[in-house]
Order: sequence, then C-alpha cells, then structure tokens
Amino acid sequence: MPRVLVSDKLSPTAVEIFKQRGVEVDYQPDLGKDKEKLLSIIDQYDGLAIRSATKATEKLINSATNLKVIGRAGIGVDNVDIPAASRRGIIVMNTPFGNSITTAEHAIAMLFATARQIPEANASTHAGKWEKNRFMGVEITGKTLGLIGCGNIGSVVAMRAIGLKMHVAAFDPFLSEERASELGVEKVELDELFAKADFITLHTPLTDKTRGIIDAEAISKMKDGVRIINCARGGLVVEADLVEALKSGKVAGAGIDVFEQEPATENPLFNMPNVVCTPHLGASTSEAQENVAIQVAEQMSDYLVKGAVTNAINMPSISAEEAPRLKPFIKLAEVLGAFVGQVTDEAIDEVEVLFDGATSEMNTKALISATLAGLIRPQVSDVNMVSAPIMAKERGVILSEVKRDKSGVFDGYIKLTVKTPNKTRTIAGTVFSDGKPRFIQIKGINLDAEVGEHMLYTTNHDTPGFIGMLGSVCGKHGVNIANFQLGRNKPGGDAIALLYLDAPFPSEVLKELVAQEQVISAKPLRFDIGA
Ligand SMILES: NC(=O)c1ccc[n+]([C@@H]2O[C@H](COP(=O)([O-])OP(=O)(O)OC[C@H]3O[C@@H](n4cnc5c(N)ncnc54)[C@H](O)[C@@H]3O)[C@@H](O)[C@H]2O)c1
Ligand SMILES: O=C(O)[C@H](O)COP(=O)(O)O
Repeated sequence: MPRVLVSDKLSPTAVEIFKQRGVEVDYQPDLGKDKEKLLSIIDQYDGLAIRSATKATEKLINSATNLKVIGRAGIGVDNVDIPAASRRGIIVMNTPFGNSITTAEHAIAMLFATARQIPEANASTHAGKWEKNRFMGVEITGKTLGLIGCGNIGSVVAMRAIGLKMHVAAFDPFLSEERASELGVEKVELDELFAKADFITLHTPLTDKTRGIIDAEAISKMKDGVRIINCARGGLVVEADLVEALKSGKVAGAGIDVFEQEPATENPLFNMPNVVCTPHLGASTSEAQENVAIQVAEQMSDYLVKGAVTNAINMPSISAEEAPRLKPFIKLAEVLGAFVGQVTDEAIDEVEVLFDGATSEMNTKALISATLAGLIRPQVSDVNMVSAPIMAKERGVILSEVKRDKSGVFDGYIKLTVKTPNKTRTIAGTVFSDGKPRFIQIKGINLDAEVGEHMLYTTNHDTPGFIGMLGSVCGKHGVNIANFQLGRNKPGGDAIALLYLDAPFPSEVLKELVAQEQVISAKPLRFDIGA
C-alpha cells in the first residue's frame, strides 16, 4: 500500500480520503517546520502532501528515495524545487483553483482595509481613544485598480472590483484582448498601469520576471498616494523600497499578506502607519482549505493507486478515466523507445513520434514522455516519464510529433524515428486486443512480434541457411526460443530476426553468433513488460 506523509496542516478530510482510496497516511502537520526530522524520514514515503510551510528543497528531494509525488494543497509551488523533483522523476501537482476565490476576497478585504485604515482605527477604538478625525479614508468607487497578473485569482479580483464600481486596468502579458473585454478590464502595459492606478494589486507567481516588479523605480512612476496590495508572493515587492515610499508619503498604504522571508516575525513594514499585514492568510478560509485538501488527497491517491495524473506541473495530465485505456499504449511507447535506446550507441540528434489512427486521438504528450523514458533508460536507468522530457531537452534532442489519420490495417499505431549522427532508426508498434504491445515494423520491414522480457535482435544477409544456423546455435547452447519473427525488405536483401527467449541471451553465445558469415549484427534486448 502506498504511503503518504502530510507535513503541513491540512483539513482532516484529506486523511479520510487517502484512507478510503487505499493509501496509508501519516499526518504530522508540524513536520514541515522541522527540516532535519523531515529529512531523516522522507525516504519512507511514496507521496508528500504539503502547503507552503514545508520546503521541498533539492536536499530533501534527493533524500526521498521512494517518493513519487509531491502534492501541494494550494497554488504556489515556489517552495518546491521542481527541476530537482523532475530530475528524480517525482511528479509535482497543485490544486490550481481550490483557493482562488478565497484569496481574491482577501485582496479585496485588504483594499478596503487600506482605503479606510480599518485595523488601526479598530485598535485605536478598542483602546478607548475615539480618534474620529485621525482616520480619514478614500472612496474606492470610480477609482482605478491596477491589476498585475490576471489569471485565476486576478480575474476574480477584477470581477469583484468592477462590482464595486472600480475601473480595472490589467497588465498581464498572457491576457488576450478577448479575455480582457469578456472580464470588462482594460488591458494596459505596466507603465500605463503605474501611471493611472489608485490601487495596485499583485496576482502573479514569483518568477525571474516578476521578482521585484514593484521596486523604487516602479513606485516612482506611480500616482502619489497610491495603495499597494500584495496577496501573491513575497519578493514581488521590494520591501525596503516600499518602506521608503511609505515614509515619504508617495505610497499612502499597503496591504501585505506575503513577505520576502516567511515566517515573517520581524519586518521593516511592521508597525508602519496604514500598513495592514496578515500572516500569509490569503488561502485561509474553511471553504478553501476543505477544497484544496480534498483535491490534493484525491489527486495524489489517483496517481499512486491508478496512475492518473491531474494538475501536474511537470508531467502531462492523464485522467482517471483514460488511465486504463492509455496504460497499454504507454507500455507500447516505452518498449518502442527501449528498443531503439538499446540498439543505439551514439548521441541522439532527433526524435520523431508519429501517431497513426486511433493513437492520434490519445494523450500523445504522455505517450511521448513514455517513449523518451524508454529511449533514454538504457543510458540513464533512473529516468521516468517526468524526467525524460527534461533529459532529452538538456541533451539537445530535437523532438517532433506527427499525427495522422488511419493509414493501414491497424486501428492505430505508433512509429518512432530516431536520428543519430550516423543512422536513422525506425520502429513501429501497436497494441493488440489482448492489451499487449507488438512490434509491427522495424527498419521499414513488416513483422508481427510479441514483446518479451528477453529478446534477441539480429540483422543479417537474406541467404539460405540463416534460420537453420540460428536455431542450431541456440539449440546447442540451451537457448530456448519462445517466438521467432523474420522479415526482409526484398529477396536477398536486408533481413532482420527478432527472437523472444525464455532467458537472457548468453554473452558467450553472442560471440559465436556474430562470428557467423550471414550475421551483420546481433543484440540481446531486455524489456520491462511488467504490469
Ligand atoms: N496569499 C495566498 O495565500 C495565496 C493564495 C493563493 C495563491 N497565491 C499566489 O497568487 C498567485 C497567482 O495565483 P493564480 O491562481 O491567479 O495563478 P494563475 O497562474 O492563474 O495566474 C497568474 C497570472 O500571472 C500572469 N503573469 C505571469 N507573469 C507575469 C508578469 N511578468 N507580469 C504580469 N502578469 C504575469 C500569468 O499570465 C497569469 O495570468 C500565485 O503566485 C500564488 O502562489 C497566494
Ligand atoms: O499559493 C497558495 O496556494 C497560497 O500561498 C496558500 O498557501 P498556504 O497553503 O500555505 O496557506
């Protein structure tokens, strides 16, 4: 039974779902803060469920020798070293929608809080001061909200702000004009947003492009008395620059939920006038926490138990419905890759995967990942569908995908073409009704070969006596042949043989075989044909 560690606080519903779906679960909600303890036990788990407190660093990931999936109950995955996870073949999944409304509402709450200085007025009133003249606010009706990042959360913020009679100017390089007009926002460039916004709210991920997007220079382009809200990620706003702008009065207020360093127990923004701070509470409502906990537990269980992939950052999705149908084709794609990977001993320049007929309607991204995994595994054993595309890219492999309508007798098949500096190799295969992969063409030569764990592939001259010679060499050394497939391009031309064996082909027999005049090459192959 797969084992999952929950190392941050999650709704108890998640634990129930894991159990119901056949996953053993270890709920240790404070472990995320105890790096050393987490490091010492992480190798015991197949899955790790986290929020933002657990830092899935390269060190942790490299110690997680059994880990297959990291599930983030929330949106931001900047606390996970995704390249490190991908290199180790670990899927990273998040829950991209479960807390978006809640977070958008927090941003709107910050908008009001900074417009009317509600936290300070509240504290003053509780202190019995009745400072009615001290807290003069601003209306938000008719004001311009500058929205940086108009994705899931930004869009909800925009809709709420429009409902509050604000004008919304949005900067998001990936926002189309159609989507902008559908939302009723004005699509603008960043400098235009800075120039016209009375309030600015951030809703982008933290990336190299967005880090420090609000710094002293950006602030200098803003209206005097602007108010800035950050409920996305610490690091988007340069805190030291914001402090200076608040001191000078250029910025009239700020609502900050996320900080450069978290947990933020000390920060120059603390106790500044009209700076409203919350401890990364954007997603903290009972509704959102229930949503993300249920979703992450379902997604992780589906992956660990059924192989379904949903909302993965580093792997194409495979729905629970398509997983059973796709599984034999994933196996096919892997064995096609594995065949070429085992007969190739030089660098791979180009890979083309052709999907014919029914296979072209399938999840070809997942099938390509599986093909690449099979192709690379003979060189790098620790590779899977997650890490293979990255490894191929790192090695400069040019990848192309071709889809075409049914073109032959098979409902659908996959054909792999691999180019190396000196050779182009092709192999095609399909899945028969028994759910097992078959090789149907090698080097353009048709055949119908069942795929076995142990095989022998030979290329030879098409001359009489080859079959007898091969049979007698095998027989002499006790090599039992379960199945034997032959093919040739033309009489007397290039021929191939593919033998399905009961055991690995002995290396000493291989020497005897390749010494035969008719044999051009002989290569023992091994395929993982397990479930
Ligand atoms: N405070 C919290 O508790 C909390 C809760 C949930 C999410 N978040 C954070 O909110 C952020 C946004 O979440 P989302 O669900 O809306 O993500 P999303 O992916 O749906 O939207 C992000 C948007 O940012 C845009 N973007 C990317 N680079 C940009 C750039 N350089 N300039 C402008 N826009 C850019 C993208 O095109 C996208 O539309 C994430 O970083 C997430 O971690 C915080
Ligand atoms: O990215 C997110 O989903 C938020 O930052 C929420 O973080 P949390 O799960 O730690 O509250």
